[in-house]
Amino acid sequence: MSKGLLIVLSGPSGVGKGTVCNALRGKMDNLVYSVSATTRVPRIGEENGVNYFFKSHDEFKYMMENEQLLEYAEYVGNYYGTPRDFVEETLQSGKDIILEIEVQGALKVKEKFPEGIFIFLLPPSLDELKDRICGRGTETQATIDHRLSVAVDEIGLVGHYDYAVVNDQIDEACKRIESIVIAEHCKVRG
Ligand SMILES: Nc1nc2c(ncn2[C@@H]2O[C@H](COP(=O)(O)OP(=O)(O)O)[C@@H](O)[C@H]2O)c(=O)[nH]1
Ligand SMILES: Nc1ncnc2c1ncn2[C@@H]1O[C@H](COP(=O)(O)OP(=O)(O)O)[C@@H](O)[C@H]1O
Repeated sequence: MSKGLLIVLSGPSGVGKGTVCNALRGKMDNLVYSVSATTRVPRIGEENGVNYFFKSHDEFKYMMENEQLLEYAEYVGNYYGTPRDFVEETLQSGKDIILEIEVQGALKVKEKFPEGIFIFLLPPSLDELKDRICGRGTETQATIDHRLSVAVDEIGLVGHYDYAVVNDQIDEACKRIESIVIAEHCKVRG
């Protein structure tokens, strides 16, 4: 059996990564979502083990020091990391896995998995990004401002990615990502 594809989806806070990933989960049978560990406090409605594995700083440090994380990064005051075993086991089983992670982590994954597919989700405009992150209502004004200033730097790194997908309409963005994955499965690899 051939190994699955490792897909990385990045994009600024509020662009719609979580929304698009949820929509893809219902459409792509062979696609598994990597659940990250984080020290961030859960938002209302988020479930441990579904959205994230919510960890204390000590628990996260233990995972870091015991090489349980494929990559990790600090983002706007919290740590986020990808549990390694789950990614490797999923790929071995022939399923595709999608990692929804920020840019520093994505670049570390690229060093380890240069064959991965790196997709950057872009907002239609910075004003629309601001409206989405404010409209979600999960962050304080200070956190929104911090995330928006990070967003500008993140968007500047789009050149490190293989594909850029604008999330104008959720269905359209999903279709583009599905098409990328289908094409990558058809690719002749050396
Ligand atoms: N490097 C890395 N980044 C992650 C991981 N999990 C989530 N992130 C990213 O961390 C950033 C903040 O995530 P979150 O607090 O959920 O905010 P959101 O992007 O506004 O939904 C986002 O860019 C996520 O994609 C991970 O395991 N590793
Ligand atoms: N294509 C879209 N058009 C309009 N609103 C969207 C779109 N995609 C996502 N949203 C909304 O934007 C907000 C941020 O989306 P979310 O998935 O939480 O972003 P992220 O995970 O990238 O931080 C949510 O309120 C979501 O419903």
